[in-house]
Amino acid sequence: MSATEADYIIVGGGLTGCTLARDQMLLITQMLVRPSAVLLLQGLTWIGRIQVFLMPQQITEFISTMLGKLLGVGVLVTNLVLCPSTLTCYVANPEEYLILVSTLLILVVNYAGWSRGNAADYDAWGAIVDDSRWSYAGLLPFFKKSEKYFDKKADPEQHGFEGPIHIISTSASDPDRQYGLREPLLKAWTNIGVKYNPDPVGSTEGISEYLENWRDGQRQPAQKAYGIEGITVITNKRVNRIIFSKDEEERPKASGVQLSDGRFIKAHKEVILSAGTFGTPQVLMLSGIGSASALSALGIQVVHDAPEVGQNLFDHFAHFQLWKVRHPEEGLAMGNPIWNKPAYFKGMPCDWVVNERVPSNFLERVEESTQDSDSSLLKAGGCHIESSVIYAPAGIPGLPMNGTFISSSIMLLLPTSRGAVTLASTSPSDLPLITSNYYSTKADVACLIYGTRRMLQVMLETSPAKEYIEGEVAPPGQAELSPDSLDEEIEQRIRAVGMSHKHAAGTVAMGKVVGSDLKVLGVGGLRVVDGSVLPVPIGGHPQATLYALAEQAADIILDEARV
Ligand SMILES: Cc1cc2nc3c(=O)[nH]c(=O)nc-3n(C[C@H](O)[C@H](O)[C@H](O)COP(=O)(O)OP(=O)(O)OC[C@H]3O[C@@H](n4cnc5c(N)ncnc54)[C@H](O)[C@@H]3O)c2cc1C
Repeated sequence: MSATEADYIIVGGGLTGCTLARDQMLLITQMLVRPSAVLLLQGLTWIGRIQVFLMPQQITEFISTMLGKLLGVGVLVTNLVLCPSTLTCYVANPEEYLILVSTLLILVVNYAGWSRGNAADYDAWGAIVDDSRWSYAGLLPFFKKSEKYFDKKADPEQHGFEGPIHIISTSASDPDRQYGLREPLLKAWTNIGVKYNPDPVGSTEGISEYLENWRDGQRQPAQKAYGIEGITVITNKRVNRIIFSKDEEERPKASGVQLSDGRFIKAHKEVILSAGTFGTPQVLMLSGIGSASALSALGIQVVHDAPEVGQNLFDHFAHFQLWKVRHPEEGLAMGNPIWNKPAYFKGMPCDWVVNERVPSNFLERVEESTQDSDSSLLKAGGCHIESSVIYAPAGIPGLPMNGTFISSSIMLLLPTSRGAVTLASTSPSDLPLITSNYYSTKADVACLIYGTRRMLQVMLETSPAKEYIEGEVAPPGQAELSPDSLDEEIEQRIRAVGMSHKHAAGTVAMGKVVGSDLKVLGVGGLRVVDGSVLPVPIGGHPQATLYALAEQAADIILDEARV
C-alpha cells in the first residue's frame, strides 16, 4: 500500500500510539501520523523546542540542567508559553518545533517515573464501565506483558520479566548511585508511621523505592522500547480532521484522515486516535463529534452529538516546595562536585515515593462538607497523596543549582476537580482551550493541605531528616510554612504555586464517549487509545497504566480482526 492508504491509521506517535503500532505490525499495514513529541538536541549550543502541551515554564531551568548533565551538552529549552488561566503551558507555535539538523538526539519529554495505581483505582474503572477487562485483574496480564522488571525475585504473579519496558529502582541502577539523603529520609518517614512497602503493586500504600523506565543508563521512550521499524510513519504533519462516509446502515463511518498539508489518507479498516488528552478531543470536535450546540455555534457540521467530548479533564495537581540543606558540603543536593559521578544521573535524583491514605475521620469531615460528585472515589481504598523528595531545586525558577537546595512534590492522586477541553476556533492549528479547574473542590483542597503538612512534619520535625534540613525556602512574596501553619495559610500557598504534574487524562471518557472496546459511540470505524479514555483518575504515574491500556487495546483490535 502507498502512503495514501492504510488498513489502520494511528493518529499520534506518543506513548500509546507507538505501543499500539508495534503490537499490530505483524498483521496489518499501518500508518503512524506523528508530529512527534520530541526534544531535538545537537552539539553544545543547541536550541531545543518542545512540542508537548504540558511543560511548566518553572521547570525548564531544572530540565535544562538535568539534560545538560545527562547528555554532556548545553541545553536550552525555549518556546514555552505559560497560559495563566489554565495552569498549563504550550509551545508558542506547534508547527515550528521540528528543526531538522544532521546529528539529532531524540528525547521524549517524560521523566520516566514508573508506578501502577492501587488495585482499587482500576476496580473503580472496571465497575464504572461494567467491564472487568479494565479492573486490576483484567489489566494485570498487560502490566506484566509491557514490563521487564529488574528484580528477578519479585512476585511473578504481579510482574513481567520479558517485556519491552525496562523497570529499575534507584539503588539497583548503579552501586555508585548512593544519594546522601537516602537513609535519613527512609528513617524519617518510617518514624512518622509510614510502613515500608517493598513492592507497591496491588496495594501501593507505604514508602517504596522510586522506579523508572531506564535501560542501560538511558531513558527509554515508547518508540525506542517498542520499535517502529517497518511501520509507515508520516512525521511533522498534523491530522486536521477525520473524514466520514456512510456504512450499509447509513451510519457515519470513519474512512480516513485529512492532513495539515491537505492530503487525504484512506483507512480500509479503522482510524485510531492516540493524539493524547488534548489532541484527541480536538480532532474529534473538529471532525464533528462533540456537543452539537457548541459545534453548530462554530459552524462545524455535526456528525454525532457527543456532549461529553472534552469534558471530565483531570490531572494530578501538585504542590512543590523548596528546602535548604544544612550541610551542602556533604553533597546532598545536585550542584555539589560529588555530583560529577555519572551514576548520579542514571535517573531522577530521588530515592523514595510515599503513598498515603488520608485518615478516614479526616475524609468523613471533607465528605460531609462537599458536594463533589465523585468524592466517593476517595473511599474506594486507594491512596490519596504521593510525596517524594528530589535532590535538586526542581520546579522553582531562579535558584542556583549549587548543592544547597532540594525540593519536594506532594501530588493529589485521586483529584475530584474536573475541567474541560473545548475548541478555540475551527482552525486545526489553533490550540484548544483548556479550563483546568484544578484544585476546585473541597476534597482536593483538604487532601493537599493534609499532604503538605505531612511533608512539613517529616522535613522539619522528624529525625533524622530534620537534622539535615535548615528550613523551607518560601517562594518570592510568600511566608515560610511550618507544621503549625494554619490550613488557610497552606491553602493560600498551594493556590499561589501549585501546578499540574503533567498527568492530564479523561477527556474522551470510556463509558461516555467510547465503549469499553474503545470504539467511539455513535459512529463506525473509529477508536481512541490513549490517556483521554480514562474515566477516573488512577493513583500512579500514568505511563504504566497507559502501556497496559495500549497492550490490551492491541489485543482487542487483533481479536476482532481475526474474526
Ligand atoms: C513533562 C512531562 C513529564 C512527564 N513525566 C512522567 C513520568 O515521569 N511518569 C509518567 O508515568 N508519566 C509522565 N508524564 C505523562 C505521560 O508522558 C503521559 O501521560 C503520556 O505520554 C500520555 O500518553 P498518550 O499516548 O495519551 O499521549 P502522548 O504521549 O502525549 O501522545 C500524543 C501524541 O499525539 C500527537 N498529536 C496530537 N495531536 C495530533 C494531531 N492532530 N495529529 C497528529 N498527531 C497529534 C502529539 O504530538 C503526541 O506525539 C509526563 C508528561 C510530561 C509532559
